[in-house]
Amino acid sequence: MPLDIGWLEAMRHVNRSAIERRVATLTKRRSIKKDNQAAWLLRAISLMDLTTLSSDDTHERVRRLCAKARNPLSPQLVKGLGIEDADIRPAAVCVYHPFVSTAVNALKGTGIHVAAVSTAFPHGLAPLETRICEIHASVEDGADEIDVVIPRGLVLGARWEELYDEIARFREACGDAHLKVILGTGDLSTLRNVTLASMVAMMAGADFIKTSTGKESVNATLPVGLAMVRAIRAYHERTGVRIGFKPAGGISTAKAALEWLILIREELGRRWLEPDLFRFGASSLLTDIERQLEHHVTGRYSAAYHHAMA
Ligand SMILES: O=C[C@H](O)COP(=O)(O)O
Repeated sequence: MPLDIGWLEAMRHVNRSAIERRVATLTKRRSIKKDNQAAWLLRAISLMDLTTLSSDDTHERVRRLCAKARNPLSPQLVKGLGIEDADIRPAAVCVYHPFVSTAVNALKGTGIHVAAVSTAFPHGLAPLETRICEIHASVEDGADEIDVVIPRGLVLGARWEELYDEIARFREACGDAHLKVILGTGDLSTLRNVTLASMVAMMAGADFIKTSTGKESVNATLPVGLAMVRAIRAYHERTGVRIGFKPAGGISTAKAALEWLILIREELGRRWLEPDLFRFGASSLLTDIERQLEHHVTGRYSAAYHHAMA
């Protein structure tokens, strides 16, 4: 849709203390019953973009990650949980551009998507044409999801038109690939900025809005998440279009994953708890989920290093 500055003006008032109060209520009073927790953790796996974004990534590491995505749980655990017939796998594997074709080959026939972080991840500070070229290159190599970053300065300077135009160019460059727009919320100073950047990203054609790169000093937090899902709700109410949400960065425990799922269930409803509308971006969450599921089956915890990719 065109950039609607009037709508941004109307969304300017974000009450941080009300948001923080709501988050506190959600995480303290709402819970997932013990018996249901295993099912919710399995759901969390299927909502995951299993990620490696390290400076020392190699093709070998990406192939191992893809093998893990194909079989995220050990055969004993699958048997113990009685889920032999359920196809529990992460929604996508997320990598840097040089590893896209490796991941595409390793995941052939699985239906697991390949996401590439593009546009000069993690800061977005390269010439626009360079960033657009990067998207084209990743799509050409077979990525069907593109996670772009925005230059945070455009938000901090309230340069909404420029931000809109850049994201619209990213949208166009993606073609049929899904576009996830990373806001880098830890750099945006205020929840108002988070809300307005979310609105601009959605207006410009984002399929998903995503909190963080995992490289900011503050990554995905629940108050920021709540501000973003409220923006998604407002966008849906006005346009009828559902935009997805991806919290990412620092989400490494099963407990944290359950809190995020409660937040989404309460604020957006169950329709958003499907992989086409919700993803966790996480590099180490799967290991803790495995440990919790193992505890559910055996009553014992194993050390993280017992799990591949830990
Ligand atoms: O997009 C995903 C993030 O980079 C993952 O961050 P993490 O390594 O803190 O889980």
